[in-house]
Amino acid sequence: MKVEIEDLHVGYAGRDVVAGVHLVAAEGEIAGLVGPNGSGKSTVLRTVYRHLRPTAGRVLLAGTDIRALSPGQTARQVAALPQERGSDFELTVAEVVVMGRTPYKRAFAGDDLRDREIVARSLSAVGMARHASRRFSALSGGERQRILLARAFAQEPRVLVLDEPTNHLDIQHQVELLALLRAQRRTTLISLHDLNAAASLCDRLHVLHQGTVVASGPPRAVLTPDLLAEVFGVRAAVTEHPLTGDPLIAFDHRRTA
Ligand SMILES: Nc1ncnc2c1ncn2[C@@H]1O[C@H](COP(=O)(O)OP(=O)(O)OP(=O)(O)O)[C@@H](O)[C@H]1O
Repeated sequence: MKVEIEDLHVGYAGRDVVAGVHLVAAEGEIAGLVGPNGSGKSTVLRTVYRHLRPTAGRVLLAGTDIRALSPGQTARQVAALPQERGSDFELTVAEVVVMGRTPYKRAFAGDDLRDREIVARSLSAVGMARHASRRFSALSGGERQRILLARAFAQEPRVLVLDEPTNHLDIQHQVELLALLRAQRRTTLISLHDLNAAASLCDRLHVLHQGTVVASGPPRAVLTPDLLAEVFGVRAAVTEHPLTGDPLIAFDHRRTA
């Protein structure tokens, strides 16, 4: 499902922190949002999953303004892994994941066989199948993250919105997550701080700086040493990954730009 963000203005307590953002994620495309701390990545994503309401501009899902959709209709199309990840659920892992099925249920309906199958499948997709009966609050940060991702998968959305999903994950689980997202071929909006991961995963990158998009395009075209210096304030060489051929950014960890 295509996502279009048109001239988006949005912020907090009457002050816009994102102003005039245009961004398109084509059907099946993985669109990466990158940018320094505070550049507005989470704010844009929160607008797509309707946690925030634009002060101007709009978000279209397959051509329809999300404000024309009911909360249930939105939840059947868009699932999010927000940056605020609760740890206080006194629920089991399976109970957290089955919450992803709520948009498909009538009031007071229980879980049916299909719900249970989808929960099992979503848990195995994130490598947590053996943990279904554990208490969510007793899991590590990375494990909780994978469970919340499983909940988003269980929602069977047409669009996935992931805010820093690799946060807390060890390198193996980061690689597995990226492989899983690539294999899904689902429209995905994802914010990432790891620019090498973004370069390897995303079809297109959108670089945010002070609330606007300053560059958009395929990773190879966008991630130039000049852009890395101007937007991120770092010195870096961009080469080719010897194993994958993806762009590989080698940062100078000794001094800034
Ligand atoms: N809940 C909030 N209330 C008020 N201001 C906020 C809130 N969340 C974010 N902001 C402000 O909005 C601006 C953009 O923040 P946002 O979280 O969208 O940036 P980000 O690019 O996701 O940053 P990071 O990389 O640090 O996660 C920042 O100046 C931030 O301080």
